[in-house]
Amino acid sequence: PRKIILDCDPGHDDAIALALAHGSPAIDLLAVTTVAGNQTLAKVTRNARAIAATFGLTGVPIAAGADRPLVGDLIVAPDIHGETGLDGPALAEPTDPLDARHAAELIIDTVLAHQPGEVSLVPVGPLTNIALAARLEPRITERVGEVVLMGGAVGPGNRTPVAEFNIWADPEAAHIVFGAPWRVTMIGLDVTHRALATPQVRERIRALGSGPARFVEEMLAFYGGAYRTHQGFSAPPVHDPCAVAYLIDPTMIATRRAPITVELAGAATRGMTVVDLRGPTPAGRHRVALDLDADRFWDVMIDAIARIGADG
Ligand SMILES: Nc1ccc([C@@H]2N[C@H](CO)[C@@H](O)[C@H]2O)cc1
Ligand SMILES: [Ca+2]
Repeated sequence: PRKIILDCDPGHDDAIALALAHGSPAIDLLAVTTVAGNQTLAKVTRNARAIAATFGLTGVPIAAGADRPLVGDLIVAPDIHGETGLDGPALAEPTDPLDARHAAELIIDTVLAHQPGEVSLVPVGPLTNIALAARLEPRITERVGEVVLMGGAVGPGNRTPVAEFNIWADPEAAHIVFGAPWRVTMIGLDVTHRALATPQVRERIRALGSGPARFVEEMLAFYGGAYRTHQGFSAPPVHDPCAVAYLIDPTMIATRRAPITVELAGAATRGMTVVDLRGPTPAGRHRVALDLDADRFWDVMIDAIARIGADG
């Protein structure tokens, strides 16, 4: 199985990414770290611990990280995720204690405790913790297998016409992450907007009949309503599990090598990922995701939820 660290800001789709990482036999989830983004650090950390308890995820360290972006103020996303950051389902009481380390320290300790290339980072929130870890211990930028992040877009954004929320929330952190020596694969909105929790998908989840399945369904009920109201989607896209799915089966997502630059200074374009798809494929380490096999994605996703339900 692929060993990963999931850095997240739960967040309904972050919770579904946790379900996929925990339930999939192809993933060995070594650690979970939280970052302010969808909601404040306190709220997303509380949510991560409650989600872990609901899914029977124990013995995996959870550490809180940055409570704001590197530069500027924290701007949360209550319209989609609600005041708690996980509106909808009742939240279980956390079981495991919070790890005492900062997220950046847990990331560094975990990567250095494994062989080079063994551990991959899967950030699905603003990239503040990943940037801090790279600056605190630059050796991890040569030791991490790959960074597979949910963020950015080749085409239109969601937080602004051209910027996706995770990058927009901390563009300087994204600039650091894309500029470090590690291999980065960007799973952006072009792909995640195809991972739609349609009524047919939600019926398959409901039919599993387990506690975790009910929890996912209750999350999708709120998340789907918020997406319909605020973004006019008939079915909500679950962005974050797409990044985990890429590590489970890379053939599920079509990628190509492309230079990626983060806009820091544009008045109208700050937080935009500028992806250069022109001309012959360049050299370099960045890859951008361009297409998703949605049927395959949901098969893997629903199988993972079923496996949690069987154990948890
Ligand atoms: N409108 C909206 C804002 C933020 C997010 C969160 N940011 C990323 C998608 O932009 C995902 O990680 C998701 O958790 C999703 C929708
Ligand atoms: Ca997220």
